[in-house]
Amino acid sequence: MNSPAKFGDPVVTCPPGLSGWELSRESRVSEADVVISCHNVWKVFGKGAEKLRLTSATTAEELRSTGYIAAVRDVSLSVRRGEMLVVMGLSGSGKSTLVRCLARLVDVTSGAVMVEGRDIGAMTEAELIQLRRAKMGMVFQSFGLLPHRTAIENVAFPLEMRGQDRATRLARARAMMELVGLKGREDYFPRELSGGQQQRVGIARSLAVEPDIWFLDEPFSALDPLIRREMQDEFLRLKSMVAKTIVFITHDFDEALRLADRIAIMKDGAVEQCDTPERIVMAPASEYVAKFTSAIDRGRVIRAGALAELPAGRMLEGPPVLAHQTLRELAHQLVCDPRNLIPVVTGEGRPVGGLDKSRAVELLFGGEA
Ligand SMILES: Nc1ncnc2c1ncn2[C@@H]1O[C@H](COP(=O)(O)OP(=O)(O)OP(=O)(O)O)[C@@H](O)[C@H]1O
Repeated sequence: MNSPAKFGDPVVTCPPGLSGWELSRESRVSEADVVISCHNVWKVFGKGAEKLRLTSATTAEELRSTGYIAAVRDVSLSVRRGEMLVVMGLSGSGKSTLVRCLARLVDVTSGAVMVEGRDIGAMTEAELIQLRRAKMGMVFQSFGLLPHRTAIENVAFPLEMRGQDRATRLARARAMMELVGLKGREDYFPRELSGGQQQRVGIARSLAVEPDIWFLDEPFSALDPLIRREMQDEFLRLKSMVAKTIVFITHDFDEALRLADRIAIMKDGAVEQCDTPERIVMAPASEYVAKFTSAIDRGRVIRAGALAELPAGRMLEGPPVLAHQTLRELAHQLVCDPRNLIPVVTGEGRPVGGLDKSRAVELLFGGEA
């Protein structure tokens, strides 16, 4: 194994055929890694919607003119094991409905949702309950707490459903309450807690069961900025420790950029683009996505690895930068470094290509550089 690269290391040679950091990240993913996939999923509200013949050519306007609401339109995507997919879009674009379809909290009008290779639309109620209990965790905007149970009893409730004994489940619930910063409030009833505190109880309850698959619909929306950031950090920590598969809805692009492996941008029920944050920013699939992301500081999103390219076998001189460093983090070096191609390596020291300085500077500072 290569030892980690240090600044000042003399020369990096790129192996032939290397096509960059992004591709190497992608190539680690196989079909077997897919945990959730949906195929041409539609959710149309309105009487008799299930009888509609929906094809990729059906438009939202067509449906609207006949009295239907297409909340989700022909969505196909997959979520991989350990991946965090963030769903973004304006209010009413269909984010919650899509996630509800993925958990079969609502039945799709057309199309199929597969969870670990099983069509959840074909499952019986008992199979669904079992799947949700064993594998899924959900946090929704309305906290869904049981009003007649204390905070700690709410957190312990799913463990009770799993048949865990009282002492074990209360110990786990207490630890989760502490994790979300609610130590001392264990015996409060939901009505005695603020909105943000209730939201944290909901998050603690969801964390308590350590679900493999997590659906989170704006879980941090009621938290103040400091606690919100702490919760995001906690999520990133948990995510790095265990291979959880997470679908997360947010309105907040900064939150999406901090957390997402990929972002799905929705408009009028359809997914306009589902891609890594870097590709969303560097190669928007539509005018809408470009507009949606226009205010983003690209230097904070684009990492050196995403720009690394090199013709096979070429030698790169001098100390490397790390693939996961953002252009913003590298700004000083980019301005001062005399080289046109700066070698890029992974955290483990594996070369991934060369960073074209002028391109990086242009992305960082815009056309004026
Ligand atoms: N039960 C329902 N009956 C009829 N229309 C519905 C129903 N649920 C959602 N809709 C409609 O479907 C569309 C998508 O709603 P959805 O709640 O999924 O959007 P969203 O992107 O999650 O919005 P928000 O960010 O405001 O939560 C909206 O036009 C909404 O009015």
